[in-house]
Amino acid sequence: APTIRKFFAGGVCRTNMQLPGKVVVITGANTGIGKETARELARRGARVYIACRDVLKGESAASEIRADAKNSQVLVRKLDLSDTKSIRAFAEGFLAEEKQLHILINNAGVMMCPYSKTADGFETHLGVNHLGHFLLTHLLLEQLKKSAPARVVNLSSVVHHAGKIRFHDLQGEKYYNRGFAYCHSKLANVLFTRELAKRLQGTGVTTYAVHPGVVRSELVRHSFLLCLLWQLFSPFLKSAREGAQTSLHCALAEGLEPLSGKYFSDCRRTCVSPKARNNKTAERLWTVSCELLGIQWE
Ligand SMILES: NC(=O)c1ccc[n+]([C@@H]2O[C@H](COP(=O)([O-])OP(=O)(O)OC[C@H]3O[C@@H](n4cnc5c(N)ncnc54)[C@H](O)[C@@H]3O)[C@@H](O)[C@H]2O)c1
Repeated sequence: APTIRKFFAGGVCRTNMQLPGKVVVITGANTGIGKETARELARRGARVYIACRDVLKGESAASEIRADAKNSQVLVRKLDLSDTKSIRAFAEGFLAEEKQLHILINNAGVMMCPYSKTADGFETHLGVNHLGHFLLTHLLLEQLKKSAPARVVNLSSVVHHAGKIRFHDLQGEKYYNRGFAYCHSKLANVLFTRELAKRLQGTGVTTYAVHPGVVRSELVRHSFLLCLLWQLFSPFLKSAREGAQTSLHCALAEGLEPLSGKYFSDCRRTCVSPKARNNKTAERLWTVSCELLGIQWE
């Protein structure tokens, strides 16, 4: 068991980088991997914005982090990625109160929920995991560029290997399987990272996709079977703190800039699926995402 445990727990962010004066936004940071990522960045002195749906839950996480990290600069702001109005309101508020943004961590996610639609009529996995973060990044990008060097970290998953971008049925209206819907959205995260890196060349803003490992968290809440499996294998799964290590590595490690657009697991660059290396799909997904959101992003 200890050997299996070690295998699952791999990868530690080793940089000592401190972050006084740096500003960080993390989505869905009131629980799980995002909360532990926020805690570590607060410990290093950053001003950390916890962007979450439920401000009360966010406040309870923030007060725990403030005490633990001895950093009063942990702030909570409302963000619901399943509603573009909420995303725009968050961005507007943030840009009004902050002049800089050094690290954006697109961490929030939903997994295996029954077929449902966001406020804007997008299938929920695609809408929250991909389109929501796509729009958020778009709205915050000028701020990131002004603050360069800056980084965008996108939480994907190893299950992107099972994902496909089915442009004829992007939102599962013809065929919906909630497991695959999650995989497709996680593939979209890798393709977004790839295309974003291309477009950001020379700006000083770099971007990385992350598989955090198999982590004990509330993510599996929509699947009885996964809840059971997670319980059963719980001793072998990563803790949320261990799961935060690769996000932290991509946000902080020195000299990572030449690897912008790449995918990381256990704090190391890792291979992506052949579908995730397809530049044509990445470009088309970008265009279609802009069309769905009604934005222009050259
Ligand atoms: N846990 C794992 O094993 C695992 C494996 C691979 C990838 N991931 C990815 O890691 C990320 C973090 O997951 P986690 O394991 O910490 O799960 P989690 O459920 O603890 O955290 C996800 C967070 O996203 C938030 N969220 C969901 N919908 C939202 C919305 N509409 N608007 C704003 N916030 C929303 C939730 O409230 C929660 O705080 C996710 O993107 C997930 O896909 C997790």
